[in-house]
Amino acid sequence: MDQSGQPDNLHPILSDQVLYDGASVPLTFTGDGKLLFTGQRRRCLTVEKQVLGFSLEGSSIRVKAVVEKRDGICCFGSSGDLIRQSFVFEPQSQDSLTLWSQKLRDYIDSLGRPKRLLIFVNPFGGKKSATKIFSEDVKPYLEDADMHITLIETKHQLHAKEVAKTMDLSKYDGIVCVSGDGILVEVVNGLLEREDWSAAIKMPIGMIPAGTGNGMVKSLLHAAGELCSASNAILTVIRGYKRSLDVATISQGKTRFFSVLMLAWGLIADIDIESEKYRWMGSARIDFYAVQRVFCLRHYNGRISFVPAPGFEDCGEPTSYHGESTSEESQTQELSLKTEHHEYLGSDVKLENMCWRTISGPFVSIWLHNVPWGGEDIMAAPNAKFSDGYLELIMLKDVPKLALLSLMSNMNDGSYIKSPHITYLKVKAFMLEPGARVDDPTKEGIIDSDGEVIARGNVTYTGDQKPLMSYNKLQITVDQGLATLFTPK
Ligand SMILES: Nc1ncnc2c1ncn2[C@@H]1O[C@H](COP(=O)(O)OP(=O)(O)OP(=O)(O)O)[C@@H](O)[C@H]1O
Repeated sequence: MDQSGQPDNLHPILSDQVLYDGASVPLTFTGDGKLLFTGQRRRCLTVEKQVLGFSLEGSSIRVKAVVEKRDGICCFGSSGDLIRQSFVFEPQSQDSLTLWSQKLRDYIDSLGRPKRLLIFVNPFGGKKSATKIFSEDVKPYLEDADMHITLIETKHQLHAKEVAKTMDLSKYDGIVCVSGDGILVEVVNGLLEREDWSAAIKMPIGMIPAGTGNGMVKSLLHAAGELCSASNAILTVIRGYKRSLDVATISQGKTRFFSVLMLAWGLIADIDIESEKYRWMGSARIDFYAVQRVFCLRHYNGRISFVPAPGFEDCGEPTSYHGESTSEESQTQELSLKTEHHEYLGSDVKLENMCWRTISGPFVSIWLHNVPWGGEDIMAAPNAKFSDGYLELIMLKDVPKLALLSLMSNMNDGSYIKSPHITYLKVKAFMLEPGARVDDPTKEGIIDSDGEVIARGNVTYTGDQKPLMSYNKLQITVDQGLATLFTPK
């Protein structure tokens, strides 16, 4: 407060008479980062949220901003439809123009926004529209923000992972994926396979929805009350706010896969992966195949074990850790692995010292989720938090077919978890021992993580690649807040 009782941040940094829209009007830049001016009515731009950048044009300054489509400008609402709009002001002198430019530059620089981005565009993701989304809905915002960009169109599977693994990190302030979740997962895996993984994984990653599964960006924007659109997503990147994200390590022996979204076994994995054969149907393939699977419901033998979060200790039966041997020999092996390779090896939490619980099958579905949304219209884990260090476990054992259909139709708002057939809890660590189908022991299942088949047993689906892991016991640990994402505030 000053002597007049006004908070310091409301004092004008700069106040001037400028030409705007052919009239001489007062323009004020306040200490709390607002540009106030009067055109046909009084107007206010919040620089942090609305101003993308500015440029000097002769004796004028062009301020490039986003405003609500509804009424052109004024009170800024976060969930409204936003459009780009620029405002041209002409100060009375060259000195005044220089001062305006300096003050705006200093303020925008103080916001810590990214300036240099590496952008992956997957032309084959989703409806194959990522290139169009980038040029029409993303690039204009980046140009307004005067962002320096390096564009890479992914040419094949794992291309983004290869780049993330070898890129010169010092050249960028962030990585952006114009794609579905698949490219994000590749980038995270690439960064964690680097020798300098602990610094690399701090590189902020932004997501622009352009795939079939856009669960991560939907989770981020929905949490802020914003629509899942390319323009809201790129504004998130430009504004540069960051948040941390849990990373799960799925391991089987020395093989590891780093997951940021989910792991599924049983019904959800079967629908997700086997429906690929109906890809020509577009997104309807999922619903179409889900109905088929519900009517010919599969039950899988197997066992899950987990370390429950506080409050969920009553689920299952107590058991001791029965994962990878912690004998001296295996500790020596792990130590030599650590010295030979320097990539991330997963959380170093001591699993054998934790309180494990276990549940035996048969199971219809086992689903582990890291963030609330599995896709733009699947709220898989409504209570999931980005960086609480836990995964949500959604388990389905026996369930009547009609009840299953009904709960599956309530997946778009997360209310399905209230079904008495669903067991929903939070876990710190998890172990899956997948078995064969109850009705036909010669047939086994699929383990899907983040849209990748990481293991498959004896199943009809063959895919075009050998899975990373075998259809055997695997374990999952969570490293709290390991990765960094661009996020709406
Ligand atoms: N040029 C390419 N040709 C074929 N596949 C590619 C290409 N570039 C990337 N990919 C692969 O496409 C997969 C899916 O990518 P993306 O994340 O954009 O979409 P998605 O929504 O997850 O999946 P999809 O649309 O395929 O269901 C990734 O695993 C990636 O390796």
